[in-house]
Amino acid sequence: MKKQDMTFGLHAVEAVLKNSPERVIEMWVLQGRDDARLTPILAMAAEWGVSVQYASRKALDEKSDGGQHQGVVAKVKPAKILSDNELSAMLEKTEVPFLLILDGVTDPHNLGACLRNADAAGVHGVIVPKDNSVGLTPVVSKVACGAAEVVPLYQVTNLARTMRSLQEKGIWIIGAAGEADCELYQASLTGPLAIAMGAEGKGLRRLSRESCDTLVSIPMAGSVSSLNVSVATGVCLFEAVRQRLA
Ligand SMILES: C[S@@+](CC[C@H](N)C(=O)[O-])C[C@H]1O[C@@H](n2cnc3c(N)ncnc32)[C@H](O)[C@@H]1O
Repeated sequence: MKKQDMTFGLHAVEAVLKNSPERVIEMWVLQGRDDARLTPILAMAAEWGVSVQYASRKALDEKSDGGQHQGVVAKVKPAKILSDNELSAMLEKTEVPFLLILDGVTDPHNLGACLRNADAAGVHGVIVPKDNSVGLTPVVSKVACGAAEVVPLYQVTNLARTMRSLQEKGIWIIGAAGEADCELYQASLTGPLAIAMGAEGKGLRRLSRESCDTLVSIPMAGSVSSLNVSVATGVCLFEAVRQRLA
């Protein structure tokens, strides 16, 4: 079976059991591990009739491909990745959309951290282009600490076209770019909003950048020129949260 079908780590396995138990096929727990943190996970597994086997650390290391499994690994059906149509359906029933666009993030640690930020900030969905982006891999799931199971991820075929259609629906698109003259803290981030972040190396692609209504920068006080994309995502999302709650 593909490694993509393994989820590991306490938060990730707990989240999949809580939010989509039907995806869990079977589970392995570290031999001799019997502690309070595991109790609710085993209880949920029992409730959903998931078979749990005890396994050695070596076996778990292999099943998780050397990932930080914390003594628990689950074989799962792949998470549902949503498409353009499902994005339109979600937007129709969302009064004031708050979205995150990731333009070609390829590092699973970054996507996982962005999903975790997105969940914490209460975004309604994360939009990524179908090509040149990392999918929902086990590492994404582990780093997201459960957020990969609950934050809707929309993979769209043509990001620039999707951005145009968001604008037609009255959603303002703010792009984060280090060289922008307008600082994040000067921008208005209330109302229907999508925040677009660029990829690790290249930043926002030209078409995506041109599809934004405004570009904003996070002021950098030191000598480095940019932040890691997941850190920048957190900064932008939580400035929006601050303004939206004020
Ligand atoms: C590692 S940066 C990419 C750096 C790339 N060399 C560039 O020119 O954009 C990844 C993404 O994080 C966001 N980002 C990082 N630092 C930022 C800053 N100071 N202001 C605004 N966005 C930033 C941007 O969306 C950027 O595309």
